[in-house]
Amino acid sequence: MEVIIVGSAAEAGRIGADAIQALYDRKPEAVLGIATGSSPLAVYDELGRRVRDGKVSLKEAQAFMLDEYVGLRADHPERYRNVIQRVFVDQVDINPANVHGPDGLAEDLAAACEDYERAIADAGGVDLQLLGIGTDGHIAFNEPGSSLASRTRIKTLTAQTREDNARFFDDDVELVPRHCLTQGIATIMSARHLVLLASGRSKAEAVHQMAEGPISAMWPATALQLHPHVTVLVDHGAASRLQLADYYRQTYEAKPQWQEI
Ligand SMILES: N[C@@H]1[C@@H](O)[C@H](O)[C@@H](COP(=O)(O)O)O[C@@H]1O
Repeated sequence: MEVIIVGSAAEAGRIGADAIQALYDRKPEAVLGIATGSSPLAVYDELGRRVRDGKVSLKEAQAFMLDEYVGLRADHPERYRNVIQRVFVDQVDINPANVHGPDGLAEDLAAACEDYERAIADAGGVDLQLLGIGTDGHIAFNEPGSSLASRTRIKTLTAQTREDNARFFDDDVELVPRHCLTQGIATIMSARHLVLLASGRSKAEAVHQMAEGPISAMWPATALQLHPHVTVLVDHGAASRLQLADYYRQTYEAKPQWQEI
């Protein structure tokens, strides 16, 4: 796991966009894993600028979302498919038909989860997966206690996650759905490169556990320690509990020019 401590969201956005641009330079039809939440926004903004400037194109790309609320009506602004439309699809040149998410409105939710796993596999798997992290260490919506071998399935959100996300629902926790469909930890681990972003002190404990704690379903993001290619972009607040922060800084400063993230 490579931990890079950045000075600003814009710097994280540049490094994340560099990785995506390098991917599309060598593989125009690459599959991008996209995440909701505030953490990846700087990457989407930077990527959008580069697409508008003609430096990179996602015309042939496929994209797969991590998760979706169950039961939010199709035109609800906080439905993740609609959020992704605003923050990502509208900024780049991807074909909207190539952007996929689990169907939180399906009558048969279990079948929708199986269909989603199959669609990811049929597309050849995810090349680069963007991730955020919850204050309780969740990735996508894999809450504490999630099986580290899990695949896409229905999950019940914790009280903490519903409170964290109430800000998107008029600060009314009762309006936050109780259930979601989410890629499992094993689904996420199947992606070839994971790029996780986190900012602010509220994420510091989760980031410390993820990078330096024992692997445990109590902190689902700790599973990433078993992945061979993970890049973590954290600001000073999110890095504030890292025991090896000085070492991560020295490593990044000494990184050979030729080595991509
Ligand atoms: N399902 C999403 C996660 O994918 C995201 O990582 C998390 C953190 O969001 P933020 O980046 O806004 O802190 O929020 C939600 O729970």
